[in-house]
Amino acid sequence: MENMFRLADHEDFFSRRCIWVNGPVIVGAGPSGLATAACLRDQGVPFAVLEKEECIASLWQKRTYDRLKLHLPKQFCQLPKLPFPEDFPEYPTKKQFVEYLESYAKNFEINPKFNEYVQSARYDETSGLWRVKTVSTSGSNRAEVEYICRWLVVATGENAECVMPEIEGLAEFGGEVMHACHYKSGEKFCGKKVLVVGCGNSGMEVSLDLCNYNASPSMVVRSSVHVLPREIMGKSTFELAVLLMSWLPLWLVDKLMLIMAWLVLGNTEKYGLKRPSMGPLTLKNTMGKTPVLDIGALEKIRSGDINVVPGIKRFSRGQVELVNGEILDLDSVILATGYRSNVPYCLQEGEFFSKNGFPKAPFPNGWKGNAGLYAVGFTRKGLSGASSDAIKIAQDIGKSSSSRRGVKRKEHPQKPQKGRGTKSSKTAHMSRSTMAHIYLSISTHNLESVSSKPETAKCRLLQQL
Ligand SMILES: Cc1cc2nc3c(=O)[nH]c(=O)nc-3n(C[C@H](O)[C@H](O)[C@H](O)COP(=O)(O)OP(=O)(O)OC[C@H]3O[C@@H](n4cnc5c(N)ncnc54)[C@H](O)[C@@H]3O)c2cc1C
Ligand SMILES: NC(=O)C1=CN([C@@H]2O[C@H](COP(=O)(O)OP(=O)(O)OC[C@H]3O[C@@H](n4cnc5c(N)ncnc54)[C@H](OP(=O)(O)O)[C@@H]3O)[C@@H](O)[C@H]2O)C=CC1
Ligand SMILES: O=C(O)C(=O)Cc1c[nH]c2ccccc12
Repeated sequence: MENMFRLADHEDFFSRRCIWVNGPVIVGAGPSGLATAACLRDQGVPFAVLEKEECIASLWQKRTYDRLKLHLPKQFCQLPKLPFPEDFPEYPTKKQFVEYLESYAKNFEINPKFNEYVQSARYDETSGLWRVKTVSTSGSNRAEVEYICRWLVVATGENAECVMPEIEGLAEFGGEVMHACHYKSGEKFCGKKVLVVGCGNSGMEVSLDLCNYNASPSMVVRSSVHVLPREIMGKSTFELAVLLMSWLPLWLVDKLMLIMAWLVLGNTEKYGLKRPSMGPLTLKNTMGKTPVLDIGALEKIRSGDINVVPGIKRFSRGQVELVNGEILDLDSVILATGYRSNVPYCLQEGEFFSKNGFPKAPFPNGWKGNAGLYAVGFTRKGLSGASSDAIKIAQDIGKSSSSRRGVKRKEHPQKPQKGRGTKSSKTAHMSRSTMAHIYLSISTHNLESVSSKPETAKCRLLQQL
């Protein structure tokens, strides 16, 4: 039977449903959120996953181009406790990766609450609980819900928002301007002159895709970039770097990487691709800037099919003026200018996360904050970083939840049995101290609303999940 209380909230009691989650709330159903949920399921800890879109892995399903493939070998991209199918290629396609994530969610019985945009999350000192407010992103009516929980896992990703730079004259340009996250394929750009702004992995791969559809891309390189071959003599460059890093200091691995890149690719600076003064892995570790793992763009740059240009001075109608004074006629502009975290917009907290929406503590310490707050997938180490966070978070929550409940954790088999997860989580009980906390905060807010008629309740406290 559902354990139902009336809960009053001092400000918006009449407009919002309140839902008690007997475990952590995970914000985001991308790879990070799914990995954390799977590890929690394995520990027998109930949870709720809130996702603003109507599907899992929205970045992969809705904000990436058709021909995208993972650019690290598959063993570095699989999530905990369920490897990729054996017949997957070394670099799975986006479709295969999404299929894997779908089966991952199914396997661990992860059923996110879709169309729930977390607009704010804050810790309530009085009750010692997190208050997570969502607004429904489906339909026209603005349904708001408040989730109340003991633990909050932020899994909204490093790529939650597109960076749209303000460039002089862009509003007057007149042609199509889109961020790389809306680019699907070069098909509609056939025969068109396209300016690709940015030369990270997105800028390079979008430029390559445009070439493959007989468009004419010019790619803006305003500062510098490390281009490495994806493979060196048939071996993954990334894998080689990981191997070397277990024996050698980072600076030396960087030097070796650059020598190998030079042997395979030649001097890339003569094509306008100046290298940063910091080595590629040091730059990734300290600034989060990912080196380009080349899958063919460099060949197109060499052949002149991709025209490398310096920074932008200003746009005007159908044209761009570059910092060297050159003027290009253009049909379209694709902003491959990167992404940012959205944590500052939805989390009311200033201790653990810094202003840029990443945890203040660098890897490997950025996964755990105070008062039951966790972050997964902010390591700037791609999917393997997310997996390592997820394992640690689930272990930590598992420990504190079993000690609060006074139970010994049971080992669970890898594959959940049918119905097991949902059943156990539905019947999981709240600790007495948590109940007391909630009851206290309810009674201090509005005792009147704790009525005996559940069907007329404006705000419900459900012991669910
Ligand atoms: C084009 C591209 C290719 C990449 N390729 C690789 C690769 O090959 N290998 C690798 O290791 N890494 C790669 N990465 C790095 C990337 O960060 C990971 O692949 C991965 O998607 C990160 O997972 P995540 O769950 O942390 O974030 P995301 O995948 O971004 O998922 C976050 C989820 O949270 C949801 N969300 C956000 N805000 C809210 C909110 N307020 N309320 C509710 N829900 C919210 C989003 O809708 C989304 O579904 C790539 C990144 C990009 C952009
Ligand atoms: N196949 C794959 O797996 C792929 C993976 N990815 C990953 O996705 C993540 C995001 O990559 P990406 O989207 O390329 O973003 P990045 O942040 O890596 O790159 C952004 C680029 O835009 C440039 N830029 C930003 N603002 C401006 C401006 N106003 N004028 C000119 N240039 C500008 C930056 O230049 P500057 O350096 O000077 O700031 C940089 O070159 C990375 O981790 C990447 O590895 C992306 C695509 C494919
Ligand atoms: O693709 C990404 O964005 C990643 O973060 C994957 C990644 C982690 N460490 C790296 C080092 C070099 C190239 C890619 C990565």
